[in-house]
Amino acid sequence: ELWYAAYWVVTQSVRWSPVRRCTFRDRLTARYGDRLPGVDIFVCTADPLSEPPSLVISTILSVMAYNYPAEKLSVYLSDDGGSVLTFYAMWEASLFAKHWLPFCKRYNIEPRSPAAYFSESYQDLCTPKEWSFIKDMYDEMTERIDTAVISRKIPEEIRSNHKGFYEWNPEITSKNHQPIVQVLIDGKDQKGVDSEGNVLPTLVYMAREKRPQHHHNFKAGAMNALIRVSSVISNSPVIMNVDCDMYSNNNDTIRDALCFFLDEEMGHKIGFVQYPQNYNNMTKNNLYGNSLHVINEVEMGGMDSLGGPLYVGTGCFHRREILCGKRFTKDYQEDWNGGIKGRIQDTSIGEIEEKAKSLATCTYEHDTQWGDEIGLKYGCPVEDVITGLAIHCRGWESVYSNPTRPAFMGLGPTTLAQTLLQHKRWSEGSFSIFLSKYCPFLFGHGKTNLRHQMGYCIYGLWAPNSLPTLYYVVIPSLALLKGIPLFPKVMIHNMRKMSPCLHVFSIKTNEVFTCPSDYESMDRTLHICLLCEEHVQPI
Ligand SMILES: O=c1ccn([C@@H]2O[C@H](COP(=O)(O)OP(=O)(O)O[C@H]3O[C@H](CO)[C@@H](O)[C@H](O)[C@H]3O)[C@@H](O)[C@H]2O)c(=O)[nH]1
Ligand SMILES: [Mn+2]
Repeated sequence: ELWYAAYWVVTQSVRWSPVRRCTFRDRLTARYGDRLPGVDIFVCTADPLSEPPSLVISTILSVMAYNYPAEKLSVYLSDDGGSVLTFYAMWEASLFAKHWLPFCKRYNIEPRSPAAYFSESYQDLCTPKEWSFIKDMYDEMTERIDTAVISRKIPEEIRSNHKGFYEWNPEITSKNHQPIVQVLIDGKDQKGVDSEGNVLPTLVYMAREKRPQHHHNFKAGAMNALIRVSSVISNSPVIMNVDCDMYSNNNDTIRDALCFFLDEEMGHKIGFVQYPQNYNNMTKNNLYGNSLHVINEVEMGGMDSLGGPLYVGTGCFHRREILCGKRFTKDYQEDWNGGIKGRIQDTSIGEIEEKAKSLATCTYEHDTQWGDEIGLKYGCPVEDVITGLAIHCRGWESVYSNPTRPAFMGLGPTTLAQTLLQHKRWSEGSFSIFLSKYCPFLFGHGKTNLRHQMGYCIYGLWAPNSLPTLYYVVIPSLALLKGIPLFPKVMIHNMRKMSPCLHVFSIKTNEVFTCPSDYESMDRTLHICLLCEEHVQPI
């Protein structure tokens, strides 16, 4: 009970003053018009078997279709599986996008992930003929991709369509291959247009170099490689990242996030804007509590009032500079016009790809600050949380945005086994942060306020919290079964002696009884006090 009392105090830090934010996107458009900044979107995938390429490209297509000027948007996929099957799916997606994007924009459909959109029945925004035309095209594409994944090969005639396929040879495995960077759609190229002649977002496939003797640092390593690769292709000042199983469910999310970054009063303090992780595959009655309701609806909003929510690894917008280690200063001004606009004369896309590959090698980060002061931090299963904490400690704030229509939808665990695995990883990771030099109380000391540090610790203490919980579940039940009283009797009698006005309780009839200290004079026909097992009388 002492533990619970202490943990309660820690949790109250974030429950005291939650905030809920709302944005005015139309005003952003009115004020900034076409002066909005460029945005780079990073999607990570790691394994074509557990993360099917046909689903990965649905996420890709959903973020390509944002309601945002296409020439300012670049989408990057990091494939840690280094799989030609994923590359093939991306190539198919680059062709399908030419029809999907104009379709989405013409009828303003939601959600813009084709898998999610077509899983719902026909919506009468467009004619049934157009709907079936696009749906057939999509179904045929997914069938081709799924067939390739099952047979694990790409048809020969397709290989000749894109030079990228020649990067793969029979010796390549997911753990041993050269860096691969392929620009599938070059938004700055005259030919990068959709079926109606509109510009398409830039689309890039990257598989960083993998060698058995080099540690690859999981998703953080992939994200850092993407930061460098994108810096020579688009170099946009804003970076958004999503996991490949989290599609965009709201086509205005970029504008929503920019409302915070471009805010005249507080925008210059904001390092990142975090969106909740929402899932669309939850079991009936949310059996294992996987919808993260308390975190999404209470705790993240509470953290927001204390200095900012945690960075949880997906559905987050960062400023590039801040992700790269910049410290906050009061006179900080971001140059929103940054980024690579046109193509520097005489540089072909081939040369840019070669340059990008040299940034995605295993040895590039040796003897540099990458993984420590620059980019996402390495060496922890929940690298995103310490990365966010470091950003807060460098003086930046963050913002939690939770619009009514969820910004992202993903696949959460549904079975007990998946849930246990997920929670074990999260609680283990957060506890190891708590015990490391990144313990919020030590690392954040003097840099963030105490309540903010306590907020971070809610998750750090999840793992030790399991012990008293287990005790509470097991011991009282056993005691009840054995008929052993839970509270020592002698204590209650002592307390009775101290206080004249004792146990007040109600029974079924709603009559209130007291158990007076001078029970000698009590009417013996009345009820018995449940706590001290003495007779009581009505008041
Ligand atoms: O070596 C790796 C391992 C994973 N991933 C990608 O990282 C993402 C997250 O991995 P996943 O196995 O799905 O972990 P989850 O537990 O579902 O992820 C949650 O928890 C992680 C740790 O806090 C965060 O990084 C994630 O964003 C958050 O969604 C996925 O897109 C993976 O494809 C890589 O790119 N490379
Ligand atoms: Mn996941």
